[in-house]
Amino acid sequence: MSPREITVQPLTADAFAPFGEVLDASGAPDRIINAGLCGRHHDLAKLDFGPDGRAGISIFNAQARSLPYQLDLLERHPEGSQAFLPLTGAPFLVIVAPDEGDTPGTPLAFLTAPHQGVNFHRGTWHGVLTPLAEPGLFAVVDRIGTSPNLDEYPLDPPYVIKG
Ligand SMILES: NC(=O)N[C@@H](O)C(=O)O
Ligand code: NI
Repeated sequence: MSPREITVQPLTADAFAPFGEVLDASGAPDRIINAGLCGRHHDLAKLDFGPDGRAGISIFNAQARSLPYQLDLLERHPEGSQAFLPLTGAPFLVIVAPDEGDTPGTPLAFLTAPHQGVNFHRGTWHGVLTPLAEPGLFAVVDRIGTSPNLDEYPLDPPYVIKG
């Protein structure tokens, strides 16, 4: 059976809208602050940590992957959103999939532009943080809580994501 292949596409707000928000400094800032020395791109993401959770900021130091990339797992966080904010200018891989009857449909793979981040809405099927260059340093804003917040879905056969 030929591997299920997916070709990456550029990350755009419209294409990503069903899954979450793209976080970047594109366009004019919403506010000019700090004595005119700073543009604020204000309130860009729909953050959601549920009634029993709270917001947390963590730093991920993830190993870089390369294309073609074998995607063998999707996951989702039913109790909260999750944002990946790169701490370098390197593009990274963002993988999402529509929900089809409580299981993921065909994934989509996006390549970020430098300094673009993403926020996955609560329950969005996604691939784990996938840097394409070292260091894979990211700030991650997601739910901190005591109740479970992870559904995993192994992909067999896996998908192969191509550049
Ligand atoms: N497990 C964890 O903290 N990270 C994952 O949710 C991920 O999407 O990388
Ligand atoms: Ni996640």
